[in-house]
Amino acid sequence: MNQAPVFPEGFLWGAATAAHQIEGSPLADGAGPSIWTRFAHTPGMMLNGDTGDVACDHYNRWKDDVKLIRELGLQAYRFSVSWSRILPEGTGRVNQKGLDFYSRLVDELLANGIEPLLTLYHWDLPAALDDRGGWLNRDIADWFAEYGSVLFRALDGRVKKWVTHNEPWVVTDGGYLHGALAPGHRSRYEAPIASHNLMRAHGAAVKAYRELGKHEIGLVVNIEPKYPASDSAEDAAAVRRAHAYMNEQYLHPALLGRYPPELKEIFGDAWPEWPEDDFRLIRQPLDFVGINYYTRSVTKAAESYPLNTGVVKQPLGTYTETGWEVFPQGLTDLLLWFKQTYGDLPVYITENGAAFFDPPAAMVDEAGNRRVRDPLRIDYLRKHIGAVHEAIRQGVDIRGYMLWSLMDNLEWSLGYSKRFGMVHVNYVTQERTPKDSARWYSKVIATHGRSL
Ligand SMILES: OC[C@@H]1[C@@H](O)[C@H](O)[C@@H](O)c2nc(CNc3ccccc3)cn21
Repeated sequence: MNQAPVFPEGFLWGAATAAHQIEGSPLADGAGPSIWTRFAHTPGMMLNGDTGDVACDHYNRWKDDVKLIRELGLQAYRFSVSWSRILPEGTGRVNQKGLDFYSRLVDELLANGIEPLLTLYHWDLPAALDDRGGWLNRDIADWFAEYGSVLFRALDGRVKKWVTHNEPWVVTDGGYLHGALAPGHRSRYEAPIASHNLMRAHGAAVKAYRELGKHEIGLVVNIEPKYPASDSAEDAAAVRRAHAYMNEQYLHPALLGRYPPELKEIFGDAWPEWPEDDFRLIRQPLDFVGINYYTRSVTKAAESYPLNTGVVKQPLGTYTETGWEVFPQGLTDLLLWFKQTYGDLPVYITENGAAFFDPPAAMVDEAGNRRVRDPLRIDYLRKHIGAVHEAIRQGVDIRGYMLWSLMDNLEWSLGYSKRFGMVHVNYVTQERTPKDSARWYSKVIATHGRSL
């Protein structure tokens, strides 16, 4: 970069986490179990048998964690609420102690000058609702709107940026199609139904917010640019399918009121005819979209379930610990595609980060301070924040960047084996140690990006 990048006035710099990945104490103070509490306690589902029973013990350490956020100079903090802490049975009775936890967290963030961005759903469905069909039951649109309304009434005004869902694609692809994530179903018939009900619930919650709230609400999606492995017609068709399945399946109904036609091609007889009214519910005006970006896919035609696509590893590529190629140009390309396809809706980068092997925090520097050197993460972040700046330079209305993640945490069914945090967590002592990347990011924020 030949000159210091300039980010827009008011560009929001922060970091993100999710309830089940950091809180621990999943059943404390009257909370009900979630599908992840059950999934983690089902033998064979979690690497090393790891669970979210303790995680980063944020449920008890939240005040110190807010202090850490302030010391790092973050301007915003994206977190999620555990639905079953608020409504232990998923609907009906409100658990005031659960609500009080998040109310205190929000007040502490505000007292420290940190803007809260609240995600209603980051994958931890109340088990009681899963027992009633969960995302396969059309009633969940009302259940989700009820849950959102409890939080809107309690927190709106202190919380001014709301998100309905985090990544409906992962919820469906992982939880209902391939079964790698809770609730562990593997059905090409269930996946479209779960996906559609997630979006109906999104629409119902946004409608409820327009009646109860006075600020902003959006949707967070994980999208990934698909590049053809060759110039063959088969690979071009594979790119079309993969792009529709991951990148358009949720943004199209939310913003355009229709699905891409490729989904019927992909799911065939498993793709229902949806009632037109559903799309009027789903397509609610949004104040922003959150984009989670990690990597790209070089895509080819291949036999696979159910997309008939494959990803081609790049021999000269750099890969993270989760096997994702480091490809910052993909973020710029994707943001330009978003603007071209959906117009000038404001965008936040609501997740971006990488898992690399970080040396243990027991290492100390010359002054005897604990130190975690993570140069690969700094390089990844520098290049991706640079890619965001390039998209801004080309006219995309990007309002902020939330680094994934504030701290090392439970990486879902991969347990604690992958570390995404800019802060190291010692899971035995619960000691937090800012990594070099945290110090680097603090400077980026203090200079509003100019030190990139
Ligand atoms: O995997 C890192 C994070 C995860 O910890 C967050 O909870 C989640 O929001 C998240 N989404 C992605 C995007 N991609 C993805 C692809 C396949 C499976 C899971 C996530 C990465 N991440």
